[in-house]
Amino acid sequence: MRTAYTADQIRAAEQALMARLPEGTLMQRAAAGLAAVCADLLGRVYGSRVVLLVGSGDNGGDALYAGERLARRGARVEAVLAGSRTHEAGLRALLDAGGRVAEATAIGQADLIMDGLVGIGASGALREPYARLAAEANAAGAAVVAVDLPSGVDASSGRVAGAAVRARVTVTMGAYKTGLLVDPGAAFAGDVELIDIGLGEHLPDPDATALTGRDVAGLIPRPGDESDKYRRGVLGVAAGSDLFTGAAVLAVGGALRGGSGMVRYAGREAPVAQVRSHWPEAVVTLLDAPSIEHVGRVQAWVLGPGLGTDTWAHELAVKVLASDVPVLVDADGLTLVARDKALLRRTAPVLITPHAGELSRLIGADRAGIEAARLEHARRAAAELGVTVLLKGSTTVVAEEGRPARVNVSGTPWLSTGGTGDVLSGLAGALLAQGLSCYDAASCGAYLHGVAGRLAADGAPLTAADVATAIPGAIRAVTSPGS
Ligand SMILES: NC(=O)C1=CN([C@@H]2O[C@H](COP(=O)(O)OP(=O)(O)OC[C@H]3O[C@@H](n4cnc5c(N)ncnc54)[C@H](OP(=O)(O)O)[C@@H]3O)[C@@H](O)[C@H]2O)[C@@H](O)CC1
Ligand SMILES: Nc1ncnc2c1ncn2[C@@H]1O[C@H](COP(=O)(O)OP(=O)(O)O)[C@@H](O)[C@H]1O
Ligand SMILES: [K+]
Repeated sequence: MRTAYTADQIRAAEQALMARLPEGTLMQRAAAGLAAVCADLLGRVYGSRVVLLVGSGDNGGDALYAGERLARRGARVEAVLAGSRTHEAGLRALLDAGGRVAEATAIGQADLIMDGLVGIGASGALREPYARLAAEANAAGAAVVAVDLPSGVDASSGRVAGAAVRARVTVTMGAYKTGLLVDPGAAFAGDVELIDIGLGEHLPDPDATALTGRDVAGLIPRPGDESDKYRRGVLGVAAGSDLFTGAAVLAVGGALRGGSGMVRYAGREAPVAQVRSHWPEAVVTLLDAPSIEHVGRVQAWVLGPGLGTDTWAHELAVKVLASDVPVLVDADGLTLVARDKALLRRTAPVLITPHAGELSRLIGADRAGIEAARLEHARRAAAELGVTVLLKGSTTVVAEEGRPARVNVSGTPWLSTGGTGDVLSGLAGALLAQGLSCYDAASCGAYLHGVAGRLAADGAPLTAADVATAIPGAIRAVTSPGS
């Protein structure tokens, strides 16, 4: 599991560690790691041109000491000093090694630019001249290496309030910062290399985590000798309407590949006909009235994709949410719940799977604000509504009160096409039906959905149905990697 921390958590851990070490030790460890990554990127260090963008704090200090190491190996290292002050010992070390101070025009000549403008000590949008230097570095065409995090990205949230450095590689010290995992910040970080500076034992519980394939493999159930279709868990799907039949087909398609023993679909005439013809494996009930009385027992429900928002749909939502099993609420189900939040007052767990627009209706925040601060809003929704939240988008965030947020980074932008969310709701619902908690079902579902998206896309457009088809391959990829 990848663990990530806020700036305050990192700072506290660094202070605890620093108290036990000779002064400057951590910065030397950071600089050594940073210089090694830069040397790898350069290929040939001797004779290469390296420009350091140096801010007034220790982030600039890291860059200066790493620059010193590259200068000793024959690189031509120039430091652009941007702050009102400069890490003095670091600058002296660079100059002693043959580096020099230069004007910003050096940026255009660089093979590699090291961004040491600001790190975890930054607050708010980059000020001048930092913002201009960030823009010049982005335009230069050289490999940009961010020190600790790209300047302009908020370490704790991933917010980008103005200009920011767009790095090819970010060399982060001691531990991941949450802002490196969550968009928009994550998109600026490039590949993230973690340098161990010995923080480990001083770190508290993480602020956020990201599951790996191995974690997912350890969490998702596999059938055993004693399994039968009922023991493996039965999922109910209440989705689709006469207007939106496709959502029902896609949600059931995702569900059938998610490993539950059986999928029961319940709906109106048109989606029932479609689901029957697409999925002979599903047990289908045509609803004469908005009731789940004759559907049979299930261990979890998916409620909402394409369901519509009329009185009939509302009545059905009332019945499903009155059941005593976990319910995943998506799409139109979220619109119904946003109108009538009392529906969420139930004893069994609720997992909601909104995109930013749907979340905006649920918590009365604007969409752009949610996209700019995804973690904060997902957490707020989880606390206010008392549910588990899976906020979809370029990075998917799972939030539940009292637990670290889980961030999913397995996906691909090819997933941004109609209907992929319906597939996710079926898949995560199937994991709920198999007994996973909302927190695990959401984060494993998002992970597998992302991998399925990558397998289905393979560098070209995909359809939502392709993603559903690729789910077994995604499960295989995490449970038997390399086979
Ligand atoms: N501690 C350790 O053991 C280790 C720390 N390490 C390294 O230290 C880094 C943290 O260093 P730090 O605390 O000195 O803060 P840092 O991020 O360099 O800059 C803060 C200064 O920038 C300024 N500034 C702020 N906001 C701004 C803005 N929006 N726009 C423009 N300027 C802004 C402001 O100064 P001002 O110019 O206002 O006087 C402020 O004082 C950390 O990320 C890691 O790289 C590693 O070596 C491992 C060991
Ligand atoms: N840029 C992106 N990168 C990765 N995944 C994305 C991106 N944009 C959207 N997605 C994923 O695609 C899916 C879209 O779901 P949703 O918005 O509900 O679409 P629909 O309602 O059409 O099914 C979500 O799983 C989301 O996380
Ligand atoms: K930086």
